[in-house]
Amino acid sequence: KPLALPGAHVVVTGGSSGIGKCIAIECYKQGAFITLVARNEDKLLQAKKEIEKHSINDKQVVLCISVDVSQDYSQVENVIKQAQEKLGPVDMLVNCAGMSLSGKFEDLEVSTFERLMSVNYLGSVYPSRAVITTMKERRVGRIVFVSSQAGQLGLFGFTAYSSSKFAIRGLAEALQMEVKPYNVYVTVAYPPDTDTPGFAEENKTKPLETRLISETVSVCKPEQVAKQIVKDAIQGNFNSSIGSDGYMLSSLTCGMAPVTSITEGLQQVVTMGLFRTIALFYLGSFDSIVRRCMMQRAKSEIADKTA
Ligand SMILES: NC(=O)C1=CN([C@@H]2O[C@H](COP(=O)(O)OP(=O)(O)OC[C@H]3O[C@@H](n4cnc5c(N)ncnc54)[C@H](OP(=O)(O)O)[C@@H]3O)[C@@H](O)[C@H]2O)C=CC1
Ligand SMILES: CCCCCCCCCCCCCCCC(=O)[C@@H](N)CO
Repeated sequence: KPLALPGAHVVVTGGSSGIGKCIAIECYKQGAFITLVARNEDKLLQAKKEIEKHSINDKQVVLCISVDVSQDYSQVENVIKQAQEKLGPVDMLVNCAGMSLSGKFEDLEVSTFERLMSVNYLGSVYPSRAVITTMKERRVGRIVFVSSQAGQLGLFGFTAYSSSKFAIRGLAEALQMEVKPYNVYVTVAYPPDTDTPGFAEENKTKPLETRLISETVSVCKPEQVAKQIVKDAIQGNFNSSIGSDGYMLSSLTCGMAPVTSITEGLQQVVTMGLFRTIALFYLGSFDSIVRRCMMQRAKSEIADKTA
């Protein structure tokens, strides 16, 4: 039942940086053939070199493809075809290309909502749409979506980002129900803040409130997140989370998500009430952070005026 990675073809979008690159390395270490998909060719080549250092046999290949996953479906379909011609049918697709922009609702450009929805959501639909038919025909496959803890709860500053990550969950649940009889398994990962180039970029414009609330959960290493995601994908687990807060959040927000084992279902049933109780305290503390920041700003405005 677990997917055998040795000799498998794994496609990683966003594979040239951060979590995606670490997922590619993790799969390569286990004997997979890799296709990296991202836009910037220099970063792709750099990542390819880094991944190739971890080879376990001399047949392994890392293929690089430069394409924007969010723009044009036929373009994405074409590059996936090219990759399949070179490395065989895709056994596992990891949709990791994505980006984050934060700010108060009224401060975010309308175009930011469009951009995040097209990169984070449509950028996961297109590659998945391009591989699913072959996976169903072969009765083999794994599709991984990288959402976020911010795809499990909405928080200050993430009106555009959270919604694009929530959308992925709906897509994944519906798709899993369709493809399960064909032995194709869908995994949704909900990483916490993770130390990547993308995270550093995001922090340049993050509102104070968002930062303070996010600091409830500590920052993870991308290698650790990648290890967990690959493990869950191989197993065919629908849910992939990290740490005790990740565990609590996933249990609490399980909703109508499919279960992978009886144990998982039982744990959700038993822990739900307790985790909701804990969550209420978190929500209270988030609201007080937001209120404190508002009062602080009002105070410094008055100070500015009198000065
Ligand atoms: N880091 C974090 O704190 C967390 C991240 N996540 C999610 O994990 C994923 C990876 O994040 P992270 O590793 O931090 O990101 P990075 O910014 O470090 O890497 C993003 C990768 O995606 C590629 N990419 C971005 N846009 C596109 C596009 N339109 N078409 C093709 N490729 C694209 C980038 O390459 P290029 O720019 O060359 O195209 C790069 O390879 C994202 O979906 C993010 O939302 C979730 C939770 C926490
Ligand atoms: C029982 C209840 C437990 C509650 C725990 C609550 C924790 C809330 C913290 C949310 C942090 C959001 C991280 C977003 C990361 C991300 O996607 C960006 N870094 C993207 O780059």
